[in-house]
Amino acid sequence: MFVMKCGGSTLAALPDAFFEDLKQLQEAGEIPVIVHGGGPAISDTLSKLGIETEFVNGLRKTNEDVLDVVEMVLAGKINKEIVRKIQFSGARAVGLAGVDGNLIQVQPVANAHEVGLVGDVTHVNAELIHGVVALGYIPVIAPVGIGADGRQRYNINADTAAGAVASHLGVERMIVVTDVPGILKTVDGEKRVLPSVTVQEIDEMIASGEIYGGMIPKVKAAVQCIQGVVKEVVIVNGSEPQVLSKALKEGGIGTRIVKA
Ligand SMILES: Nc1ncnc2c1ncn2[C@@H]1O[C@H](COP(=O)(O)OP(=O)(O)O)[C@@H](O)[C@H]1O
Ligand SMILES: CC(=O)N[C@@H](CCC(=O)OP(=O)(O)O)C(=O)O
Repeated sequence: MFVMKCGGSTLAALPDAFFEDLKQLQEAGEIPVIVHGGGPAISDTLSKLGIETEFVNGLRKTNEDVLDVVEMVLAGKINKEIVRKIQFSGARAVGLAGVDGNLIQVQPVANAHEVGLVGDVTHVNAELIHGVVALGYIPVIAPVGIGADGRQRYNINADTAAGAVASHLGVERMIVVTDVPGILKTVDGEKRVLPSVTVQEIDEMIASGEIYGGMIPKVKAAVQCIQGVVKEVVIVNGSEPQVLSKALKEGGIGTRIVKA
């Protein structure tokens, strides 16, 4: 089993061939579990509705009005788009939000006073995922979590949610699909993809500003994962041909974040 996180930055650009590759991997015995984002689509809809949006350290400031849109866009539009694309490739898929079956349970983040209704994952209902997988379906998970009281929903950063799902499932690998070919570093005035990075190098690149913005939650989620059972996290560009097969089998693509 492996967890794949699909970022909102790349979803619209993912070619049919990406989903064909996914289907072929599943036929060959791999078991994918998908967690997706959709930040740009949420921002678009918020702006159409005239609801102000703001990020604090990479997390969207979220109140109930924002949550209505987050849930509508992530658990509705984006989740179903991915399910349809997988089904069109010939594989089976079932869409779930973290609320369904108490799939992703959360507690308020430490800086809730700044960001509002944003959650940190406390538990993942792995049994539900295993059940869906046992029926032959690929689970497609939207990062909206449920609080301990069973009533309140929370927004979760999709990278954080994917990392937590990977850790709770105990998978060895997580693939983070985004719109850049990996972690880029300027060497001799040229931007190059780092084939692999350690936790220490990541800390240095965040401190120097070479890793910024949306890459920060990705590397933080990766670093947290690999403290546990997850052996490696690979960051890849979704529009490169056969990217999933290459990330899982051949290597030589994207950036691998591994234990030092
Ligand atoms: N060192 C880096 N290497 C590559 N991308 C980086 C780096 N630092 C910041 N980024 C930014 O991170 C972005 C990916 O994050 P984000 O836009 O949140 O994507 P997603 O929607 O896939 O989660 C890249 O498009 C790039 O602008
Ligand atoms: C708390 C928080 O910031 N949640 C994110 C959830 C979506 C997400 O993370 O999407 P990407 O992977 O496309 O960035 C948001 O509201 O945008």
